[in-house]
Order: sequence, then C-alpha cells, then structure tokens
Amino acid sequence: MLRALHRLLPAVDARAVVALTAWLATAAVLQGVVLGLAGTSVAVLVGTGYEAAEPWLVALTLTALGFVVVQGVAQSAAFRTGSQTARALHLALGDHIAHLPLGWFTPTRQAEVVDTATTGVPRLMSYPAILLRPAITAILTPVAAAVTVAFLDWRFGVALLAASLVAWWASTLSQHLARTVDLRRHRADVEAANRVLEYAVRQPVIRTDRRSEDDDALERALGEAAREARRSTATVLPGLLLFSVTLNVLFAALVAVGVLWVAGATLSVPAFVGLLVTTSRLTAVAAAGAELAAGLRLQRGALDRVADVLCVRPLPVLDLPPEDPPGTDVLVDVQGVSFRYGDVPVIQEVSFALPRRGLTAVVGPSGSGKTTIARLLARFWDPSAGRILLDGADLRGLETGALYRRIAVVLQDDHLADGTIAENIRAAAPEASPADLARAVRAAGLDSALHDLPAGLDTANGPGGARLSGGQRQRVSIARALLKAAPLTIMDEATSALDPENARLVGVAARDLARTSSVLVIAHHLDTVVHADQVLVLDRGRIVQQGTHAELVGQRGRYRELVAAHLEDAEDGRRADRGVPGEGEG
Ligand SMILES: Nc1ncnc2c1ncn2[C@@H]1O[C@H](COP(=O)(O)OP(=O)(O)OP(=O)(O)O)[C@@H](O)[C@H]1O
Repeated sequence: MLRALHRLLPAVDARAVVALTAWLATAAVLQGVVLGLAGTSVAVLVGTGYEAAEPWLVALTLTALGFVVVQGVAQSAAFRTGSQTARALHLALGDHIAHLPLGWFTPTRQAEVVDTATTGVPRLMSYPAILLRPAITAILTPVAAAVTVAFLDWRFGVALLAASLVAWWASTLSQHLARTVDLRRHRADVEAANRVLEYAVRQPVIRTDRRSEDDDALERALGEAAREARRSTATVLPGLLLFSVTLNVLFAALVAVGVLWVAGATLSVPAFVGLLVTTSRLTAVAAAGAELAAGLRLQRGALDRVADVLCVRPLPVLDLPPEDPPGTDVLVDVQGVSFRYGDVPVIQEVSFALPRRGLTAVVGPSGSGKTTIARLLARFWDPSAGRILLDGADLRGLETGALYRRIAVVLQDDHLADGTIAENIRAAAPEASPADLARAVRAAGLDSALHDLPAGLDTANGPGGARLSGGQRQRVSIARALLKAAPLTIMDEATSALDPENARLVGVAARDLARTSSVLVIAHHLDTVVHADQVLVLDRGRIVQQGTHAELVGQRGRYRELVAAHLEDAEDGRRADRGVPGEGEG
C-alpha cells in the first residue's frame, strides 16, 4: 500500500511519507529492542542479581526513552502527513479530473468520483497516523526483538524469527482473502447507491407509471449489496480467526520449545522466564496489529479507487505536424469522421465544414447522432477514424485551454455552478463590461424572467441551478455562450425548454451571433432551420443531405419528410389548442 501511495502522490508529499516511514520504522525497531532488553534484564536479574543486570537495565532505560521520543516525533509527523496526503490526493484528483475527456463523465462515474473524494480520500487521512504504525510495528518489532534476545539465547532468537515469519504469512493470507471480497462489496454498494439515487430522482415518473420493474431493480441492487456484506463477513471472519489461532499456536510452540530446553538443561529457568516476558509482549503487539488490519484493508480499497480515477488517461495532446494554413472561410473541417460507443458504430464517415461566420443547423430523427457530432466537435471524445480541424489544427493537437477558449457550448443538461445568475453568466467572460452582460441577458430572452426573480441577476440559482426553472436555466446557459462570443458556439437543443416566443428570441440571438462567428445548432425549431446558412441532415450516423432549407425542401429525401412531420406535429398542436380532434382521433 505504501508503494501505491508513493506512486500516486506528488514528489514532495511522497517524500514526506518516506520520511514518516523512516521515523515509524526507527520507533518499531526501538520497541523491539526494548522488548528484547526487558526479557534479557529480567533473565539476568533473576539469574545473577542486580549488579550483573545493571548494564542491561541502563540499556533498557535509555532505549525506552529513545523509543518514547522517536515515537512522539513519528506520531505528530503521522498526523501532519495524514492531512497533507489527503490534501495532495484531493488536489491530484481535481487536477486530473479537469483533464479527463468530457465524454468520461457518465452519471455512474460522477457518483464514483463523489464517493472517492468525499469518503475515500478522508478515509486515507487516518492511514499514516492510525494504521501505518501498527503495520510497520508488526513487521519490524518482532525482528528487532528476536535479534536482541539472540544475545541471551541464539536458538530462541532464531525460533522467534521463524515464528514471526509464520505470523506474517498468516496475516498476508487473511488480508488477501478479504481484499477480493471487499472489491466485490464496494461494487455492489456503488450499484445500490446508484439505484437509490435513481429511485429518488425518478419518483415523479415512478409514481405515475407504477411499474414494478423500478421497485424490482432497487430491491435487486439492495439485496445484492446485503448478500455481498454477509459474504464479506463470512470470508473475513475465518481470515481473522486464522491469524489469531496461528498467533496462539506459535506462542504455545515457543513455550513448549523453552520448556524442552529447560528440561534438557540447555536453557536456565531465569533465561526462560525472561524470554517468556518478551514473547508474551510481542504476541500482544501482533494481536493489536491484526485488529487494525480491517481498517487497513478499507483504506487499501479507498486508495485503489483513487488510483482507478488517476489511472484514466486524459485525451492526449498529440505533437502533430503543422497543417496547411487554414482556408479563409473554413473554421471547422470535419474529415471522414467515424465514432463508436464501445463496439456500436454511431457516426460513419461524416465530412462537412463550418464556415468562419454563419449558422449551421443539424437536423435528423432521434438517435441519428446529432448530439454525438456536436460533442465530437467539443472533443468529448476523439473520433475512431477521420479528424476534425479547428482553424486548420487537429483538435487532438490542441491544449485543453486553447481548445475551450475557442468554443462555447450549450448542452441539453447544463449544470449551473452554485452562485448568482450573474456569476454564472460571467464565468465565460469575467472581463465583460456590464453593458455586454446586459446585452447577452437581453439576447438570451432572460430579462423578462429576471422581473420574477427576487434579486434579478443577483439571485442565487442554487446548486446546479435548482432554484430556477428549466427554461430559466437554459437561458442562463445561452446568455453565457452569447457573452463568451467564441469563434465556435455549439448549441445542443438549446431551445427545447423555452416557450415559442423565447425560442424565437434565442433563434434571433443565434443568428446575430452567427454574423460574427460560427454557430452550430442542433435544431428542433423550423424557424432556426429555415434561417440557417446550411442544414446538415443526419440519418443513422451519416449525412444524407446538405444545403439550405430552400434547396433541400425542393428535393425528395429525408429533409422533406422531417419538415412534413414537423408541420404535421405543429398542426396537431394547434388543433389540440382549439379543441379540434386530429386525424385518427375520436
Ligand atoms: N453514452 C452513450 N453510450 C452508448 N450509446 C450512446 C451514448 N450516447 C448516445 N448513444 C447512442 O448513440 C446514438 C446517437 O445518439 P445521439 O444522442 O447522438 O442522437 P441524437 O440524434 O442527438 O438523438 P436525440 O435527438 O434523441 O437527442 C443513439 O443510438 C444512442 O442510443
């Protein structure tokens, strides 16, 4: 575990752990010597008398004092290193997460990261102070004690060393048994936590649907977690028993060996008494170490989970040869891009260009790959084939900062930071003037909503934007993108949660923005599509048509079908508003 911790920590913190280990190791050796000297002193005192025992007693006192001092220093270093380690791991996690591919953050992984950061890392904080010491003591103290008593009787020293090795083997075996179970138990716990979360979040749907499958899934996950917990206890218990039984058998064996040597007159009774003092104290130290083994295992599990996150590779920034200078009109050039989620191909050999200025609308049936295309442009993942050039440079060769400075993204499920509305909008362009802010707010159709909010732009939106309506949240995201005015703005269904009037306003804002930069909208409103400079029609991961609305509507094909379906939906909606039944209805 020490090695794993050392690997994960930055150099300076890793050095602190090494220094602490050295202090703890010194303390453990001194403790072993104290135990050995205690036995030897008793043996000499009982066998020969005070005068002969005096040098041993002096050595014992001085070593004991040294042990107390070193132990004190080690213990305070351990507490310091504990909080330093936790802080370093938190920073390492935060830093690493900031570089992970955006596509990595699925809801399950988000839950795992939260669990690792809030439970795993704090758990590791107590590692150096409470658990590292007994772990080191369990190994070094018996060795030091065995070497010390070897001066009294070398045979007993060897026997003690052999017994320590057997005890260490038993402890390793019991830990190994338990670790496999711990891992399974953790997975079952995470799965159960996810189901509980899902059950809580989906309450409105679950109550209205009343599907028994939802209850079943939750019950199955909770049942599995309970089964794993029982299995874990059933496996850990024999492991712990194995260790404590081994310890008692070893103690009995050492006593028996001593008795045999006393009976054979090769060991004096006072020396045997002294050796018993050392052996019984050592057994107590080893048993205390075993009690902490469960805690050590839990921390090992926490460390493994931190390591799992830290081992996910960020998308590499490739050292690519310089491209041809960018064409003057083209900002984004998508060249033969394919993409698969796992083994499932979703985007297939897609090529298109986004002009430096202009509005591009992406349309297509549900599941055709619109969101995936938009996310590939923002480098959520890398394409499995082909390449995407931004301003003539392959996305894979751009530093994260350089890439996201040039892109603004409005996602379907934008999550606002806990703060005020103004802070959230300004996050995109902190240096923007109040006039720019007001313009973006107006253009996003947010000003009308502000009248209903208690402190206008300074209203706190709550964690994730929980105190705002879906439409208000979306307008804040749009205002943020408008204020950023990046060379490329990507809007994924940005108008889906808005009423028709506000959707129209946002469409106008997107068109305004498109006069000076490139805007790609996954469009659901015919109004946006009609005014787009180009329309990309996607079907089953391929671009099947491309052109302006006027061009495409004049051609047979998918686009005409989509427009017809859209108009039909709109007509049905109007009929419903007027209370007139549509075709096929009563
Ligand atoms: N994270 C994912 N893992 C696996 N498959 C996915 C994932 N996200 C999307 N897909 C699949 O990829 C395909 C394209 O999805 P995408 O969300 O890009 O479509 P879309 O056109 O935006 O759909 P919609 O209009 O319904 O939002 C779908 O078949 C979808 O099931």
